[in-house]
Amino acid sequence: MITGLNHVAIAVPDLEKAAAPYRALGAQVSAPQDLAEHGVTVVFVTLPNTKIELLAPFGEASPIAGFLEKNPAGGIHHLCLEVEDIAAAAGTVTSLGARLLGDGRPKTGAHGKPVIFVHPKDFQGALVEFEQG
Ligand SMILES: CC[C@H](C(=O)O)C(=O)SCCNC(=O)CCNC(=O)[C@H](O)C(C)(C)COP(=O)(O)OP(=O)(O)OC[C@H]1O[C@@H](n2cnc3c(N)ncnc32)[C@H](O)[C@@H]1OP(=O)(O)O
Ligand SMILES: [Co+2]
Repeated sequence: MITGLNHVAIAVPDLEKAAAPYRALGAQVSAPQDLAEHGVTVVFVTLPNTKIELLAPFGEASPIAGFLEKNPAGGIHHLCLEVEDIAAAAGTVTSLGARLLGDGRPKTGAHGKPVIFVHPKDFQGALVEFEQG
């Protein structure tokens, strides 16, 4: 059901500053992408076997604002697991007692694919995102 690690996300106060070392190390760094529906601006650092998603708040009600208040210099925010079937994966974790975030239905993520988040308290303190591969 899990087909891979799509990305590790880092919430940052300054996207350009955050992207600079990855660019200096020769990684491919995307242009910033405003995701109004998700309340973030994202930059993807493409690596040979996964990606790093750099996240900054976008708009007033960003879901990462609280995280950055607690971690003003930034910090690792979530893991994104690629799954074959997002409904099946969501059903599996909810059957284990985990809570889905938002309205519990997949939304379209940064890659134009369905994504959903599981409450970090139900994944040993890690915020986990599923993206349908
Ligand atoms: C989908 C587009 C893009 C993509 O990849 O395609 C993205 O990834 S967008 C990423 C931004 N969107 C989201 O993160 C959506 C899901 N997240 C949320 O709904 C919130 O961030 C939430 C509910 C996880 C936390 O919100 P908030 O911090 O405002 O709430 P609390 O302060 O009440 O936190 C509750 C509890 O959880 C702990 N927490 C918060 N964030 C994290 C985290 N990233 N990792 C681990 N734990 C986290 C927080 O410390 C609280 O714990 P407590 O012990 O009660 O203090
Ligand atoms: Co993500």
